[in-house]
Amino acid sequence: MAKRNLTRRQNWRIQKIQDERSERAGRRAELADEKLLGGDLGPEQEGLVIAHFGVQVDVEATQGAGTGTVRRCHMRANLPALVTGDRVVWRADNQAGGVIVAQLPRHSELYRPDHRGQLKPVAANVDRLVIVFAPLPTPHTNLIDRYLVAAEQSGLEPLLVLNKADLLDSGDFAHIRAWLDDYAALGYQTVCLSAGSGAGLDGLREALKDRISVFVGQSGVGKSSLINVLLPGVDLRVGALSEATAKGTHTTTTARLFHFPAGGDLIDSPGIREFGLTHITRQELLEGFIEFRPFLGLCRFRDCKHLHEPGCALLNAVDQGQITSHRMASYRHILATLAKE
Ligand SMILES: Nc1nc2c(ncn2[C@@H]2O[C@H](COP(=O)(O)OP(=O)(O)OP(=O)(O)O)[C@@H](O)[C@H]2O)c(=O)[nH]1
Ligand SMILES: [Zn+2]
Repeated sequence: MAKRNLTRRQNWRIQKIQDERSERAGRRAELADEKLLGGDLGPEQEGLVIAHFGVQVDVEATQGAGTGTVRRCHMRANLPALVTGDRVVWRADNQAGGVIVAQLPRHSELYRPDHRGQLKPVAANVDRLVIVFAPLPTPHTNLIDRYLVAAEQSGLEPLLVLNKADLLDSGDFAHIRAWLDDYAALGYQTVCLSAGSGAGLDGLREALKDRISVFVGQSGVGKSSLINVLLPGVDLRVGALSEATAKGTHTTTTARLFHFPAGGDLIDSPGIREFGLTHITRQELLEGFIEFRPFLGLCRFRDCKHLHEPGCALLNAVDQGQITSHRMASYRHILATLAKE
């Protein structure tokens, strides 16, 4: 956001709102601590954060008789900030709520910049980045590669989904199908399907089992259509509404965790769908192209930019057919955008 000169009065109001907010958060944390001391609580048990509302979170029980039930929980003071996907230890109160006692270790974190440009975790324990593309709108391959870099950087396993397979025969789309095969040749898991006709969806359902996934991809590729087919009966309009609000007011929208009936979970929010488009370093970019890795560090010059230097191991690999010129061009294109950022 551009820097603005705020009047003293505006500054005072912002400070006042922030003070009120932290006071409310403090009072809630006190309440949680009082409850803990009060002794009206059930035994400690494990749960999963499925949504996040400021200082309260919805926790789904993952243990015992109540497994699958959801309670709105307060957080004990001095707990780190929790996000959707966090595994926690919590205790039920004697009404419909509970108190979070501890956060369990995360195995992955998804970060996004907040409106001040600071990176904040928005989801935890995500396993899979589902990168959706389609014959139409025409895919930007650089974008797919950028998502792949983000997946490698965050330790997520990518899944490439070519949607709208029903269109593949109708136009000149042989190259789109070939892209999918090229990514498969690199070792990435791929699925070709149609959210519209339902063809190939079982392959996707299988790939989503036993994992927490997030869906990304350019506008119009069919992410909502796919999610609606995979989650029948779940109303995603909540997300759409908050997105409209978010544009006007910078309200951060909560990420939600949904269970696929066939197994596996989805974490989704308008913000999460933009994951992967934040800043990356040159080194992260290089390492994010998995087939480049065996050649890194082998160039004649230590500061080789892999553009046209003699003795460049990457350019040699392109000549030998070990790296496609397509991916090399994509790397250069993304590198050029980094320089401008
Ligand atoms: N032919 C065909 N059209 C599809 C298929 N899946 C989705 N569409 C159409 O593609 C358009 C975009 O679908 P959405 O699900 O809204 O796409 P999205 O990725 O969620 O788009 P954003 O919300 O803008 O990010 C809609 O008109 C869908 O009907 C498919 O398998 N085949
Ligand atoms: Zn080089």
